[in-house]
Amino acid sequence: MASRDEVLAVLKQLKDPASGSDLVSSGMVRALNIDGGEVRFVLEIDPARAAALQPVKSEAEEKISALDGVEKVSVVMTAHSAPKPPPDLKGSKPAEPQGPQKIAGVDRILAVASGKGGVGKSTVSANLAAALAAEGRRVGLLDADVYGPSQPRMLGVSGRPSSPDGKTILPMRNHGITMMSIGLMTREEEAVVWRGPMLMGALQQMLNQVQWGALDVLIVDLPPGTGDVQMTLAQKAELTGAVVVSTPQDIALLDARKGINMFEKLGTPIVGMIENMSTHICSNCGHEEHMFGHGGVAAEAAKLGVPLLAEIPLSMNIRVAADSGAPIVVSAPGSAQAQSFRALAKSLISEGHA
Ligand SMILES: Nc1ncnc2c1ncn2[C@@H]1O[C@H](COP(=O)(O)OP(=O)(O)OP(=O)(O)O)[C@@H](O)[C@H]1O
Repeated sequence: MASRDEVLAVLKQLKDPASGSDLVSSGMVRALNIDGGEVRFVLEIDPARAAALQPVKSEAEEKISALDGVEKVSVVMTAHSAPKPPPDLKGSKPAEPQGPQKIAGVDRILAVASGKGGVGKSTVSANLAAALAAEGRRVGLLDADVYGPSQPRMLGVSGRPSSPDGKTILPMRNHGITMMSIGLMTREEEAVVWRGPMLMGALQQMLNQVQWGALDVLIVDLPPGTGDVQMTLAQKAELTGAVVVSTPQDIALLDARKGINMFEKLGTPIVGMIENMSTHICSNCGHEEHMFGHGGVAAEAAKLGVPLLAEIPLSMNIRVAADSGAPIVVSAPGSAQAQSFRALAKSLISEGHA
């Protein structure tokens, strides 16, 4: 029985007269099969050249037949496989967009997450948005915290967003931030029990039906934990990354770790961690104390291999400002607390995240 290599060696000696390259290198030889004494293969050719290639085919048959152990040679010439016609789209429904999508006009989407509630995720989101606006960035803030939307209060926005055409929703604007909150879509006194599909619908509506306009970055203030909103956001929107806020306390850190794991599973890059309520400086005596410990987030970030982006102090002024509708970055821009948010914004911009 002839070996495959012997047959190929013969075919390599034969040239395609048009290109000058041998039959094997030119890719004409297909489906070579050696079965006992029988050698079979296909010569894939341009049908217009069938007559010109006939002598080459005969020579191949002759030379392979001369090999030891070959009793029969079958060579079939076939045309190039015809290119497939384009799919007929007429009448068929357009395909549902798959996977994460960009929002028209929005360059980056940065999710602000926390594993645990009450660690200051909304405060950080509002101040970060204000600090980015102060750097001249076109910033949007989407308050997706369905369980406790606090951005209307923190940014001093009220009223219901309008929808002049009944299809798109006009966002609100304050402190240089374009904002939309799930809290503005429900009545304040109305307790909303969001169920899966309804919640997903509301989130998608806020991503796609709100006229965000041209934005350098859209910050999404997520609800705490690892639930449907986080999943839907990561699956539907192309996220630049997620920032995880935590206090230095062990329990908050444990939850932050779960949050980071979730984003990693969803394929969302972790931009870094922020330690909030890092250290407390007494407004009376200036004494510094660590109410929730200090440095825990830095250690955790190092352990997880993600950057520590900022350490924000626990300060009454931050809370008072947030409660009054003007984040500290806006109400006391010269304060040390405002400066820590400004530094955070600058570093995110310089890294290309915002
Ligand atoms: N660095 C800080 N110094 C002082 N108070 C703060 C600080 N960060 C947040 N707070 C206060 O802590 C409370 C909870 O903060 P915030 O609402 O931002 O947390 P959250 O993580 O978004 O909470 P939730 O999960 O309930 O939405 C608010 O009253 C806020 O003003």
